[in-house]
Amino acid sequence: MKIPVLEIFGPTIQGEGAVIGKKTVFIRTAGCDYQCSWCDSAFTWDGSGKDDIKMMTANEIVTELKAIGLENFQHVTISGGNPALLKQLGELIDILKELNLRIGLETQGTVWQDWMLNIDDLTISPKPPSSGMETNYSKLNEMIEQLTERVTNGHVSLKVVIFDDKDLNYAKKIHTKYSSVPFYLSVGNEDLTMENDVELAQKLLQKLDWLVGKVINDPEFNDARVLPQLHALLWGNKKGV
Ligand SMILES: C[S@@+](CC[C@H](N)C(=O)[O-])C[C@H]1O[C@@H](n2cnc3c(N)ncnc32)[C@H](O)[C@@H]1O
Ligand SMILES: Nc1nc2[nH]cc(C(=O)O)c2c(=O)[nH]1
Ligand code: SF4
Ligand SMILES: [Mg+2]
Repeated sequence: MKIPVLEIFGPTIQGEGAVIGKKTVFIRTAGCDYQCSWCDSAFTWDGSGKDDIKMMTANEIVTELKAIGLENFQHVTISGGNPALLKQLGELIDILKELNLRIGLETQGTVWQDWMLNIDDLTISPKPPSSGMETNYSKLNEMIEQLTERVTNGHVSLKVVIFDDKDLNYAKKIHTKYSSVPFYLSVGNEDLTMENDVELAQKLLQKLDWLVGKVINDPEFNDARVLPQLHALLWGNKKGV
């Protein structure tokens, strides 16, 4: 089965979550089971990117990685869309492992795949109320339960994007429910069409300051970490970075 790919880009740095700052190459798959109101990658599911989708075999993807130069990176991040919709990613993940690449993957926690047990840095990012999406807790529970050993070994984290106080309450609920999973709060970017990078960075830093203030003053977040999207601070809303 081929894989619907929208972008392969990098090396860049992972801009979000537990692996922030790590040099990595991104593979972005097409298709999502959600439609978050503030999705910064809506072209993966809203039809606007459909002409750019390439149906690729695992080997064709590896050929592209080799063209980037395997000596230039040791980490690959698979994102989307929701890559967890693609059972066939298992083959690619096996090949990447054989090439001694470390693998990160971003998903929202709605669909389980057995290959998740082979992901080195799995980020599960359940969606808060501002997204307009409804969390299916039975799916999320099931996923986190199947990953118990992976959590123990440091391969899994939770990341909730925050836009407002309601999102913070949601984040608290998630963090409390899954207290053994490393927990990240990530600043939401609401200015997805802003072209002025300096102005955007200023706004995002203000939101980061607001979020840090909330965490500092709330004992329920004593074990949480707060981060901006580092790539948005550096490069604004640019695609493919
Ligand atoms: C584009 S999503 C793709 C992976 C998967 N569908 C998910 O949502 O986890 C990658 C990450 O970007 C985050 N994200 C999307 N839009 C964002 C925005 N406007 N501001 C901050 N983070 C955002 C998501 O929450 C997720 O953690
Ligand atoms: N640099 C960089 N870091 C990221 N972390 C998560 C991303 C994503 O869109 O999944 C992303 C992205 O698109 N670029
Ligand atoms: S789940 Fe991820 S890719 Fe899908 S709409 Fe939400 S942020 Fe975008
Ligand atoms: Mg992104």
